[in-house]
Amino acid sequence: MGHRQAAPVKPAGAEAGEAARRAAVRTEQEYVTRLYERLDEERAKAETALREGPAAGGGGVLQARVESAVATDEAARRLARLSGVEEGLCFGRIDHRADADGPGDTFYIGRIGLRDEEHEPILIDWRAAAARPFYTATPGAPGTLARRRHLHLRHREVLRLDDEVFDLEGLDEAERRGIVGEAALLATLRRGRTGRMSDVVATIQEEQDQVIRSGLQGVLVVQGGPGTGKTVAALHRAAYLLYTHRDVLERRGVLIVGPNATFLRYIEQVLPGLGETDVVLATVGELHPGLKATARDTPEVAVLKGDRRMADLLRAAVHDRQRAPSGGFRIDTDGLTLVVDAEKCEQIRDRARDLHLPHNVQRRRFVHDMLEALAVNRAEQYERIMDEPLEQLAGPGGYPAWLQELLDEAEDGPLLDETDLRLAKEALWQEPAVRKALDELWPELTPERLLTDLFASPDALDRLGAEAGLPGCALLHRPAGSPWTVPDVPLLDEAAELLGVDDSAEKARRRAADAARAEEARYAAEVMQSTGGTNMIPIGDLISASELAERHGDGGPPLTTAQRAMADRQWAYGHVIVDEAQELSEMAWRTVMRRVPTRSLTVVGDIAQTGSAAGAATWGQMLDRYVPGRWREQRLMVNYRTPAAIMRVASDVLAAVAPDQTPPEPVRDDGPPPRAVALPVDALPGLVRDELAGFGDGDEGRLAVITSAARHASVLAVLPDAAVGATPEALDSPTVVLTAEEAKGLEFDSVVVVDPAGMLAESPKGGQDLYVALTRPTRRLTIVHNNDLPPLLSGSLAAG
Ligand SMILES: Nc1ncnc2c1ncn2[C@@H]1O[C@H](COP(=O)(O)OP(=O)(O)OP(=O)(O)O)[C@@H](O)[C@H]1O
Repeated sequence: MGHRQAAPVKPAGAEAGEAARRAAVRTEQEYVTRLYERLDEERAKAETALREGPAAGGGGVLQARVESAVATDEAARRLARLSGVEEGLCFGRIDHRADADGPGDTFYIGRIGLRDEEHEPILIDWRAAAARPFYTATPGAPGTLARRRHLHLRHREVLRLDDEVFDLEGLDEAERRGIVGEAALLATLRRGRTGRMSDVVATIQEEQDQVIRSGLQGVLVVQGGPGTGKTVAALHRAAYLLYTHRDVLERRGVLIVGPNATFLRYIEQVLPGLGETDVVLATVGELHPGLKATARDTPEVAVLKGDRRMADLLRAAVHDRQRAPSGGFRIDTDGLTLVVDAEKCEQIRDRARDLHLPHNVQRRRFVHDMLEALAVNRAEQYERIMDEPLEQLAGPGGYPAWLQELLDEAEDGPLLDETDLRLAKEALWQEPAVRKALDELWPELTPERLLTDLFASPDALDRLGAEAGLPGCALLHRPAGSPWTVPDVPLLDEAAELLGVDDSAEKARRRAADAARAEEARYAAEVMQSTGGTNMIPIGDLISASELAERHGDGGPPLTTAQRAMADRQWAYGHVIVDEAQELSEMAWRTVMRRVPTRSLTVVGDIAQTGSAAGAATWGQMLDRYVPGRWREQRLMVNYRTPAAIMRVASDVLAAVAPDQTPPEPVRDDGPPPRAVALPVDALPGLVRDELAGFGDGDEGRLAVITSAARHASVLAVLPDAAVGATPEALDSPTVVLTAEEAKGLEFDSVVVVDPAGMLAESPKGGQDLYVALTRPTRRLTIVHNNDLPPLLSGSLAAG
């Protein structure tokens, strides 16, 4: 996209224009004031509802409890939404053209929808269909719009208006091609960044709008270079989907998977601002409930653990724990040696396996059959012993007739009747030695136990790796008790799937609870019907009746969809969004796909930025297995972050790293030219001081020093006051030292890249790290080298 002209309105005379402008601001101020008054009223109502609970009524204790839960839930949600929209409540207005039926409608667009006392809409939620023309109209294709207006507010005051007039006669072709809201967009982009991402509802661009409003079903891949707004588009899409498909998504929830905890906190600032509270944010390291893995593996180990053949290896590892001893099973108990021969052991093991259930569930069958075999063996042995004294009664002609008769009768019946057998099995199971021996044959396993044992055994790794066709698994060897790494998490999840939990007792308890709950649900449904909806959030959409009963049935505090989903490994989300998706390994994709059986996903990333050696080379490599030929791709081509001169330097690196990728077109062309300086590391503090001073007084600028791993320690040593690493605090400090991997997805006003030659050498595929580092600045880029500036960079730097 070229740098196109906007279509400003040109007043006839400067003075007349100024007066008209002031009058327009006054009129809009009156409207905006009314909107804020309405917002205040709505807030007061929600606060009162939250404080006082529902009005007392008849209907008994249970109904009162359910009623109160409904009202509290609703009021808390509404209050959260209403509090998140104070800044920039209304940011746009669209005027439809007049037609034969009369004057065109005017709509004000804002962060939420509001209605007046008569229930008439006075503010349209940006996600509603009626707001769409605000984002999609262009001078070339205005649809039914006559004008789009951007309102710039500071707190509750209207500062400025930007108009694009679409039906003004006499606009020439060049003017018509102006991009959507360019003036408003550029004003937003040139603002200093605070280190935190904010929402962009006022300036969403058309290509982003297509991503945001794309249908819920199927897999949407959003491929875009750095700074194209993939992350903001993904977040706004989450908000849009929750708004548009509230019925499904508030019950099932939306999961957003992102690359690291800091990054997630970064975006957590945005979602509540968009009015959403029921979204689960998680890193890959957090996808296994109860775990927050952050430790890293070496690239070689990460590649192995990310390989989909690990699933076969784990299956083999589970099988390996289901043993049928080749010499048969023997155990001493009660003065007897009980025996199950090898053939029988094998038969019992295979019969349990043939159930095709998870290991821990199959185990019940295995233990049951083994106990039975032992009980029968014990009975047989007892019988033989009992038979011995009888033999003394036998004469040369055999047993006396009366005895023979009794013996024949006993022979016809089973050795043990059902009760005998059950009692015998129970008695055996009570014996610690029996239990221990059976546990060794088919242990009850947790995912953690399975992996810990596997990684601690070089022999098992070697043998099972070969079985799974995955060579080199000896590399995975590590002592028991080592911390869990991020690439372990998909393996734990896979193991959990293979092992299962024997939850038969829990299921029985739940069945009983369900029966009781059905009764409560009936009350809840009644309450909902009598409470009805509100003008903002139809209450029936918030939670279903049975869900409500479930939340409150145990008397505990109500759980949100997000909380319930997070605690449940088998939760099926309504939609999953994966950001920086190029970093996910094949095994991580298996974990993600398990969370969304409906395959309703948004996959956001940039193949050219893949830093993980286990990550994606193409989208098809990761997705075709799950949705062959059924994923759709949308490309974002405009870079909103990095000014053109800096992008030229980055583009040279991209041409070397991923020649088939087109660099995004920068929309900005401001800021100082990027520079390269030959400087020893101990001169960095001076450079950093100068850069910070360059932000000027009171400016909320942020600076990142992004260094090669090789120089990391020496950079830290000379910048003791800088924040280190991608921690949440680091985002708030003026200066932070990061590696390229840590800087992924983040942006800073000024970036100092240290040791580009080292970064080039360290990237697994030769340059992704450098490309990531160079595309982080919104204003200034300085490259620090040791007289070894890679030739790749010198071309555009000299030109700049
Ligand atoms: N329509 C828009 N209006 C205003 N700002 C925007 C818009 N789109 C993107 N931006 C800004 O551009 C910057 C880059 O956006 P974002 O971080 O989402 O890009 P990205 O594609 O995820 O980049 P990367 O691949 O580098 O992680 C952010 O500061 C964002 O707020």
